[in-house]
Amino acid sequence: MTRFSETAWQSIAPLYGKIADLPFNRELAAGSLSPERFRFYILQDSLYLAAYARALSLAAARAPDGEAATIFTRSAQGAIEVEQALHGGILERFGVDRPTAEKTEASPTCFAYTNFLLAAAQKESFEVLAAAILPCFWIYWKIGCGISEAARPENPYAEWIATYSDPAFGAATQSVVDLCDRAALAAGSAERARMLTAFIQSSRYEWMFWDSAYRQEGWPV
Ligand SMILES: Cc1ncc(CO)c(N)n1
Repeated sequence: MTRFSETAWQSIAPLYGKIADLPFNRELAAGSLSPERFRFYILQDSLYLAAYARALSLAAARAPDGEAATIFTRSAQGAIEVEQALHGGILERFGVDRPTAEKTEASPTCFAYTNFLLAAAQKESFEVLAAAILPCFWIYWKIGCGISEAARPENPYAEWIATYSDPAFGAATQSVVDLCDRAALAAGSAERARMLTAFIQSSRYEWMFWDSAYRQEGWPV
């Protein structure tokens, strides 16, 4: 049987191409992205990472074995550390103080994506939850590596680029790919189909997250 991860990646290949081609990511790689847009992104991403870390902890709590529990526990800790370290430093450097950061409200896209993940953590099977989480790793790893190859060392966003092209992040990504493949092997075809739907849905939200940051999306009312 074809590995779940292979089927899943094939099903989002055109969408991945669109993500890599987004103005946000092309300008990030070129170093020409406006600081306002990056600041908006980092503020929204802090909110995202806090919710994402909760979804990862819930995945750890629901994991069928110690190996899966360890992967998600470590990932939850990693998400919190990125949120605190990278975001703490970057926000300051881009001129955002703590009170401003704390007042920031989630954009419609950030709100929808985080609630999608947290809803999956509460009401979907562990397998579907893992598949919903997978694009958060996999797409960031691929985008991080792609941008890292294209970017020059003096790129103003080098720290962000280094975080997501770090081989340790690659290893974490691979462990979640393998975990999803194992989960899919044990799942029936209906469950596999639900996993694929969740994987695609998160991937669409990844596109929307970068697009919404570029547009500095707010609530229409
Ligand atoms: C929106 C989003 N998806 C994935 C990651 C990777 O952790 C991130 N930092 N932000």
